[in-house]
Amino acid sequence: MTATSTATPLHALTTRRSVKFLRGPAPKPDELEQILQAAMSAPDHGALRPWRFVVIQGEAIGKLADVALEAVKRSGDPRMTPEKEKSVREWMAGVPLFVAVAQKIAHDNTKIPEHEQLLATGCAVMNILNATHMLGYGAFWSTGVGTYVEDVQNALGLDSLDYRFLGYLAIGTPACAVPPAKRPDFRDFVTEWTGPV
Ligand SMILES: Cc1cc2nc3c(=O)[nH]c(=O)nc-3n(C[C@H](O)[C@H](O)[C@H](O)COP(=O)(O)O)c2cc1C
Repeated sequence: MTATSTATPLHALTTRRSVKFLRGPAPKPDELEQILQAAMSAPDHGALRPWRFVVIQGEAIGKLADVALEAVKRSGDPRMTPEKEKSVREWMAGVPLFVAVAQKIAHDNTKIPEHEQLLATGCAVMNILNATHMLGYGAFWSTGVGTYVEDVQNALGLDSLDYRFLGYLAIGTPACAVPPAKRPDFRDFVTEWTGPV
């Protein structure tokens, strides 16, 4: 896979868009290493390194679908209808790589507010999404598939006493052509402060 829409780094940032429907190939092992290494450059107050990632690929994706969907059904979530289960299974079966995301809870930390650690983890994910795009792949952050069902994160080795589970990054090759995303004008979100009112 070659980078296609990333003529300059800034162009890469402004052309990234989420791609939900993916297929193989996934990033090659050396590309996945680059993608995950990019996460390590996230801003991080106190150098707590709160981000954790669990790579799920190959046959493990089917096992994840089984574990997560059974847990969601056990939890009694009425949204998990047979039709929904079928569509989630179909979606997951097409995705060649998932990266589960978690924030490690720093029990002994009294200095850095918890929300700053969450933000650092989000920044690490942003680096993953951008690096994935820069390498010519697609990615999608999802908090479906049992993200908020405790049994699921426990099954992934992310004990809920020690980790806040933040969902999955689906990564692969876009299953179909992806048109550019329409983005808002930054002026609608920015003001300039020139002194006290
Ligand atoms: C933490 C987080 C969780 C998300 N979970 C879902 C999800 O479960 N389902 C969904 O359709 N979109 C979800 N999204 C939104 C998509 O990942 C994506 O950002 C959105 O479709 C907009 O696309 P864009 O990134 O190209 O702007 C989530 C986004 C974030 C930041």
